Amino acid sequence: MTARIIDGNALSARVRGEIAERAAALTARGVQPCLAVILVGGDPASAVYVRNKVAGCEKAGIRSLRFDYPQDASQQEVMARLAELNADPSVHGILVQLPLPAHLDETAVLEAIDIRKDVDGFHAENVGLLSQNREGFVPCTPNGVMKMLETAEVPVQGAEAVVIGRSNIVGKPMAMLLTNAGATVTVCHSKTRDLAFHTRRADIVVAAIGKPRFVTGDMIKPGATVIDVGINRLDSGPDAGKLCGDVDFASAVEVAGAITPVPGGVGPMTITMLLENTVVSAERAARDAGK
Ligand SMILES: Nc1nc(=O)c2c([nH]1)NC[C@@H]1CN(c3ccc(C(=O)N[C@@H](CCC(=O)O)C(=O)O)cc3)C=[N+]21
Repeated sequence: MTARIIDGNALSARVRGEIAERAAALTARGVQPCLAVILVGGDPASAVYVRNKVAGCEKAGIRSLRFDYPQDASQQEVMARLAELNADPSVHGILVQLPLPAHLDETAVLEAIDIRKDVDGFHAENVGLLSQNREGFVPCTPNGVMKMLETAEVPVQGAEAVVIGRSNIVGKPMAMLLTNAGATVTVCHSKTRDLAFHTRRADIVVAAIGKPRFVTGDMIKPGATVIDVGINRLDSGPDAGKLCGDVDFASAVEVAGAITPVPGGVGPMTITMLLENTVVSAERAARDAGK
């Protein structure tokens, strides 16, 4: 038996169609959704992601603004831009591409974004709203994972879920969303003593570690759902240059009941949820303006 593949590209295409319709309806009411993206420095991977985000906007009828700063940009420059974008009513979403160069204060930058435009959901206030299961913005990657579980009809309520990774952008909000949806959640990380003990009990495993092919088939309970959040570029071995996840797909696919591939899994859904959050923000702005 091999696992069912949860196709992130196919699901993205469908959801992006719905997003485009909502964007068109808003534009017809005089409120075209608009996302501003700030990129500091010339990291090639970041440049690719930003290009994909801007292209995704274009296709969905969302206006995008791109601000590129050199590697040595100052904190003040970035903060001044954020103040301007916060004050601009035609801008509904603001995204600062991470990671930022080390000399910039990332927390201060993220906290400077108006929470109503924080489509990444990284502002501490949105994190707090999520932890209380209240309306705000949910970080795109874990939000996309929930959408994949939902459309794949994976039962979450009452399920044993194991999240591997405790980052602010994936692991922690993922654990929060699964908890809010009624799963029994265990968060594992680099200090966990016996990772396989935990993963072998799980009905749902979410791998967000950042280590290529780290989770192997022998760590998975037969029939479990495996969600691979990792994006790693292999730099040696027979697959050098290829993209792979945190899950060893070849062995896991033989044991799991359902699994997401890399590429073509969680990655495209991350961008889809960014577009959705931008449209949601514009819908809220239109409502508040009485349009
Ligand atoms: N403020 C901020 N928000 C983010 O959401 C954010 C960020 N910073 N920094 C970097 C990470 C990474 N990220 C990805 C988005 C899409 C794919 C994606 O579409 N991947 C394709 C493959 C792309 C390729 O070929 O390289 C796939 O998995 O099929 C991957 C990674 C968003 N991030």
